[in-house]
Amino acid sequence: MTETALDAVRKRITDLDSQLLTLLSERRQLTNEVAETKIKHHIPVRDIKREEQLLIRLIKEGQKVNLDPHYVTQIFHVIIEDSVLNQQAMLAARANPGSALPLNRVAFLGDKGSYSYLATQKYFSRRPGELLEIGCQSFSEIIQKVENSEADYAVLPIENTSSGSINEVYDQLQHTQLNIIGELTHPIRHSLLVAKNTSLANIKTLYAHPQVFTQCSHFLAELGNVEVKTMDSTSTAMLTVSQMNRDDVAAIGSEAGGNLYGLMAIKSNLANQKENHSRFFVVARDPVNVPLQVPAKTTLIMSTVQKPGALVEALMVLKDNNINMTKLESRPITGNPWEEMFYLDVEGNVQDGPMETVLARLRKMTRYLKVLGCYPSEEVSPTKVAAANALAE
Ligand SMILES: O=C(O)C(=O)C[C@]1(C(=O)O)C=C[C@@H](O)C=C1
Repeated sequence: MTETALDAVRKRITDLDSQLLTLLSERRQLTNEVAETKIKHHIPVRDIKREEQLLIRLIKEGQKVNLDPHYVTQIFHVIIEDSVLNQQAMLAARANPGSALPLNRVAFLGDKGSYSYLATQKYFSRRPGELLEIGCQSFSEIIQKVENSEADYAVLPIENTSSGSINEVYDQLQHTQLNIIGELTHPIRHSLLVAKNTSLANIKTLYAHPQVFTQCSHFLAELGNVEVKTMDSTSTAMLTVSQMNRDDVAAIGSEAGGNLYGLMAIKSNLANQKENHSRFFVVARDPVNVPLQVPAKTTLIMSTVQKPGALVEALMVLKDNNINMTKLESRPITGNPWEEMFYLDVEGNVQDGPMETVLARLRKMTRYLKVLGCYPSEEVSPTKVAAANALAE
């Protein structure tokens, strides 16, 4: 292909990409109209059957024009996820008119480029109002900022698919009056970031947050003689390496974050698990009202009475009321050896009948119960069976 021919094809690709953006924007506009109808007629946001039919049809149509089912499924998962999250944000904003702020002051761990920073940007991109990022050095500082009204929201990492729960955050949530008002899951893709053109063999010192080292333990074990230095956040690690400007030091962080510090990635996908995601809670001083049309989750903590089977009995209350539990975590109670505090995430809305029954019954049978928050569920995975069904036909 000559250079002019290449230019001509690239021009057509550029035009097509612009058309795709226009179509995506039009589609989003239409789903906003759907949301208005749903608000008016009290129809649930999710319609799994419609999503499944839509995916099956698209997979079949895609095959006719040589697009493989996996590709089509991936693209439309992203599109539907965006559609559902936007609609949920619209409904939540309507149900909480007082909560729309012209400026959202958000406290998070680290500085520009940290995973919490990227998660904060993602969550607030769907919300009205400007964003003011307030980087903090510790979880307690983040919580205090919101408690003292120096910030409106806090974004706190709560668990990671590789390293598990972040206990310090759970402990902080137990002792604050703040409420969980949202959740989000953000992919964590660790890369080896350097300031100067170099190779892995030259690296003598590595800087990263301790959670990151845990998540990349297999990669570290293979490294041999490299000194590992823990930093209080990913952004501090990236800033340190950027300032040192040497070819024998590296930080572990996201490529997008590293770019903000002029760092480049010389190796990617360092996490033990390929699917490495972190889940964050968004917390605020006041609880939110989650409309019943939006799938909701409730997070609570409780300690059961000390008798055999007490936890099982408490969990049976959920089963009896058809409430699904998505997470159960136990933490020791300081000062009370052998006693445990349980953290639960359940699919349900505190304003809905079955959840009200569950909470009333649990309050009677536990020693302590606190609802940390009820918030729209952001675990939106359009049905995965659609692709399989379409292919099987
Ligand atoms: O058709 C609807 O009800 C929509 O809200 C639109 C849409 C989509 O984006 O296609 C989104 C969410 C529903 O679960 C189903 C489909």
